[in-house]
Amino acid sequence: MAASGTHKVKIAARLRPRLDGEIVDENIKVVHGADSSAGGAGSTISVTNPRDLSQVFKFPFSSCYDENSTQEEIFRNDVEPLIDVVYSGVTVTIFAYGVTSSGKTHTMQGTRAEPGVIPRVLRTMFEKKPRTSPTGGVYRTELAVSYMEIYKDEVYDLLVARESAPKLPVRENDVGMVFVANLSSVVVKSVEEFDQIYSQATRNRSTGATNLNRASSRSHAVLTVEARMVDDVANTTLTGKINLVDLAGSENNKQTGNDSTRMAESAAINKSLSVLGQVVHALNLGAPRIPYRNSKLTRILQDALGGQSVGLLICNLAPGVRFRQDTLNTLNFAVRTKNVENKPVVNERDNRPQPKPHFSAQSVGQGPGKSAVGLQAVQAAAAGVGGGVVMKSRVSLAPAGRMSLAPGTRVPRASFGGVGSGNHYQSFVVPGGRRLTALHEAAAAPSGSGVTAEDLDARISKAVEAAVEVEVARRLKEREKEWQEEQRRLEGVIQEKTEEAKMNMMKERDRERERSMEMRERDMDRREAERSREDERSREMSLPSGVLTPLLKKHRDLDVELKERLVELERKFEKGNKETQLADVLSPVSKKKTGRAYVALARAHSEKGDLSVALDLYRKAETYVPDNIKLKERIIEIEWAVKNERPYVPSPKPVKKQRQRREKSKMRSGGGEEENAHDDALGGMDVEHEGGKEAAAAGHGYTNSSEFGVELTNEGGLNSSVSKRTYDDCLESDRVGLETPVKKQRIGGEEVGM
Ligand SMILES: Nc1ncnc2c1ncn2[C@@H]1O[C@H](COP(=O)(O)OP(=O)(O)OP(=O)(O)O)[C@@H](O)[C@H]1O
Repeated sequence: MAASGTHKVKIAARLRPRLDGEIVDENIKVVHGADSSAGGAGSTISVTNPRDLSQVFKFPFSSCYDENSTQEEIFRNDVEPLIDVVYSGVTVTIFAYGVTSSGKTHTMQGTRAEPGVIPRVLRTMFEKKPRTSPTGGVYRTELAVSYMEIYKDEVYDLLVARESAPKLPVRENDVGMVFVANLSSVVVKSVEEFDQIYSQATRNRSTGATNLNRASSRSHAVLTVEARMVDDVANTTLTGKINLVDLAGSENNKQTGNDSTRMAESAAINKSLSVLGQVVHALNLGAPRIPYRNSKLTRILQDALGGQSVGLLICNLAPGVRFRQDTLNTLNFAVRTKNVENKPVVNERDNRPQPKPHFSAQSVGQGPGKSAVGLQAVQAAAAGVGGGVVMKSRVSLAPAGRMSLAPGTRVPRASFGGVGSGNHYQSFVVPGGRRLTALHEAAAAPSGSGVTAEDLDARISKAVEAAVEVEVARRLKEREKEWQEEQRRLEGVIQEKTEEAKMNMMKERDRERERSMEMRERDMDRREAERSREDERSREMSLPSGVLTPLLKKHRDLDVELKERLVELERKFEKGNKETQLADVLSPVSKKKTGRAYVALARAHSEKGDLSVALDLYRKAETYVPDNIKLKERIIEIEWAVKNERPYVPSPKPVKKQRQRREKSKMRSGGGEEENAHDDALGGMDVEHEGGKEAAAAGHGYTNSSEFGVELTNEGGLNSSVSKRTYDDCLESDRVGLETPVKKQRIGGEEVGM
């Protein structure tokens, strides 16, 4: 043990005999190897494959016990050798594992007639109590017992009356050692004393009847026997422990027929066993984090699984096809556990008083006496004194103990001796093997005789500081790694959430699109429906074609006419615009001349019957003499004639005036016929031929101030013949039903029909 450094958990499988009422079959068997003795090497447990009965699963273990094996055989083969390990200062853990009613309690506790592992261990420990130390010193050896149960994931002290047993907290001390606070530990001086305490404590344990077991354990029970070996000469204490664990069985509630209370217990049992399986699995994988903290059971068993104790797992199996699946589960767990490696260490401390602590042990919560032990060992080693040799050889068993920032606190507290010091459950406490060794070596290396106390202190301080630095660096690295892992995890979560949000957005967008499409379709449908309704309505409201056709025709005609008018207006406007522009820049005299010229031209065309051209020319003339009333009338008359395709007869000149003019003309030149021919039918409007001279208006008796010789100025009335003609014409038009222009002229505030 001392030389190996690591120790794998040992497995022993035990198949219990058939109970009354159980059917015997060959589905689960123990097959012995060459060594046919009980628990002999080469044995296997064979289980038929539930899916293919022709196949058999074989599980080889170093110890396989069949239904005929005895308590004595198991104890002698697998348990008794471990007593020596305990007495060498190492912690040993034996736990019974299996489905409910597979015989765990029978194996661990047994009966009066067939005592199990626990009473046998105690008896043997008393028998084997060491009297002398390996170095020849005398030992005072004490055995102390503590007993607890984990019921529904709460810890209770079985050594106190059930009614007054409080829930006990599981704690970790400053160097990471797990213990159950306030758990009582009782020193036992004889087997009889133990039997008495134990039988009382067993009665305190939670049991209940199920379909499979009349006295089924409803809790995990852990009995610890601590052997404390004090060497008064060497002033050392060697502490070995054995933890004897009777686990509650995993349960299938269908088979157990559990009621609601049993179900709650069963859930807690199954959960803690499942965590136990996870711990073993994680250890097998070499996972960075082992989920010890997920249940009280695994927290307490931490040291037995991947810790610093020596382990033995007894797998209890029940026979028959009924338990075949449970048996396979148990054996699978055993196979995994078989690979778990522990690193046992010897637990010994130097009891000599600490001469001079170099850093505050108080600050880490332990008294100076206890915390100083580690330093004392280092100091002793550095000084080359005898005690250091013992320590060195002992602690070298632990190749990889946990590091601590407080090396002085690595030696466990004593759990013996009643209330003051023995009030803590210390089953899994381990000394700081590697740490201690490192310090020891660091401090001891340069030492030699003649070293002063100050030198020694300085060296130790230096060594401690170096170790602390290393430890700090390691922890920082660990923390950074954890932080990075956390970051990665958070990033993963963020990414996941972002993806989720994106997906949701896309889904929302799709939904929105679908909604708008639906709305559009609905809108189209609605419009379509409206259109159909409209059509329907118009069909219903439509008049008979005999009525509608003339109306529509009239409407169409009006439409065409309106359009034509508009075109005409536009054309006029355009032309007018050009003429207007020209008219704007001419002098009044030039305007008059131009106007006259247009009138003459227009008249010529009019006489030829070319009314459109004449009309055009009159209009042009109008732009130059916009205030000429006669001209306006003329335009209206011709427009009317053009529009109605009627002949246009220019109104004759008043006879009197014509005659007067002729006479005047004769008087002037004796031959003014030509000029008379050009006399304006507008009623005295004098015009010149194109390029000709303006007629001398004065000679006609018109005032110069009246442009174009407006008759109104001379005669104070209208040219009756013109008016008459136009009026007749209007009447004529009325007779034929055509629209006639009604000419009205406001003259001197008097409206006169023309
Ligand atoms: N090797 C054996 N020889 C004779 N009887 C046995 C043996 N193993 C178990 N039994 C009997 O089988 C029954 C169930 O055993 P036990 O109570 O030990 O099972 P268990 O695994 O502890 O069950 P639970 O998990 O429900 O507490 C008991 O009546 C016990 O006496």
